[in-house]
Amino acid sequence: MKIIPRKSLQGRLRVPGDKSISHRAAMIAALARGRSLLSNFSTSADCASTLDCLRALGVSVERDGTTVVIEGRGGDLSAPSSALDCGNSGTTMRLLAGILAGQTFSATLTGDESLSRRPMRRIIEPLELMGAKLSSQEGHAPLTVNGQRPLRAIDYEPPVASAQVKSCVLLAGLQAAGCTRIRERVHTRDHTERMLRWFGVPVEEREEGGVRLIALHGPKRFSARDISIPGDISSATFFLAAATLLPGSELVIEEVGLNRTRASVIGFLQKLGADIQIERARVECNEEIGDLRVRGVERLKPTANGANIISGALAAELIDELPALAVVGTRVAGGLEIRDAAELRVKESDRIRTTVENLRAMGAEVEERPDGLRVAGPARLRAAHLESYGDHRIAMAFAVAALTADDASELSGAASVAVSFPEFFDLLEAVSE
Ligand SMILES: O=C(O)C1=C[C@@H](OP(=O)(O)O)[C@@H](O)[C@H](O)C1
Ligand SMILES: C=C(OP(=O)(O)O)C(=O)O
Repeated sequence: MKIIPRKSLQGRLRVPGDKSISHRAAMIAALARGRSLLSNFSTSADCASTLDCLRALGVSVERDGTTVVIEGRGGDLSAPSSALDCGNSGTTMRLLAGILAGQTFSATLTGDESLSRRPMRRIIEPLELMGAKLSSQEGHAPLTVNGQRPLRAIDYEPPVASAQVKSCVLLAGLQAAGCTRIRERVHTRDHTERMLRWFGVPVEEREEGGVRLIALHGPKRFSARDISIPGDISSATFFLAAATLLPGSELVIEEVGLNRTRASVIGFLQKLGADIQIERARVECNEEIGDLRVRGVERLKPTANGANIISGALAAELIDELPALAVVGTRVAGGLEIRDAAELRVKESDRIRTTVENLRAMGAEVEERPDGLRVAGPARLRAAHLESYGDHRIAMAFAVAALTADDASELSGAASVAVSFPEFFDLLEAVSE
């Protein structure tokens, strides 16, 4: 795909429903007793994989655009007749494994080439501690889960900061006898906790010596409930970045999820000097939501010492936004440094490597590190042949970079955007000047 540089972005848009929340809404509704109506469900291929897997587990799922009606089975799914295909979606595989661990049958989860390379020991270990039996290809999919009921409740500190691991254990905890507890040193997105509470499942949370304890008591049955899903802040990030980098832009992104564990990109960009305002902030279905008004700026200059370093807890909060932020970093006075983000290496692509390769192709001065990168700035990017490496977030981050380049760029593998944001290029065209 050819991407031509643009002068500015103007207008209003909505991004699709949040992918993380949509996965959880569908899975938890499938476990509830009765019918739930999900509105503004994500249009992503990843969430379609979740719906297909739930259908294969005997759940009635009706979809009309972004409205999904799920007839929950009250906790008892049925054995699938073939392997469950999770496509490209890590969230589908890791969260479903937690649900399958407490069923009375065995099922196999498969994924595409990228998902089959991603680490699964992080969920195999806690699920086996809970009493399920799992087999894998040396810690990779295909993953067979032999369910056990009831499971044993565990008190578990995940070795990596991962909302998927936390959610997997909490969902298994719904079928475990007693109190399942997760200990988080680095806080991760809390959509599972909020969604379970929305469905009436008490999830306790408290801090103890800098560690967050998250607990639920099982086994637990609960009833269906309708839910409306906010726009995906991770998808909105590409528009926030592009509008910030194109002076003269003014864009309003409506109804975006602003959950504190997800929305750090706003505060971070503001600290770099971006002009972003939150409007009409409110809470819907246990999640904060609001509109984002973003205006382009002439230059990005950190407002405080160290504001252009992403590390520690911030790196975990911004994990899906880092490729786009690395692109923004090329325009920041003093550049941008990303540390403590080794998890990027086990996403849909090795996102440190694929970000560095594309930045270099565009003439940026960038140093690759085991757990991140350092990009020099401010610099103007050159047109280049860019590669998505089959990774949706890399495709969108470098589509944004190409908009700001000195000439037209070529992006291969642009179709991968459908994994999280199928409307991306159409929306970009609609607001580009
Ligand atoms: O729980 C979730 O919905 C997600 C958690 C994160 O992964 P990890 O749990 O592996 O950090 C994130 O990168 C992914 O896009 C979605
Ligand atoms: C890492 C991602 O998703 P998942 O882990 O669900 O494949 C992502 O969407 O960037």
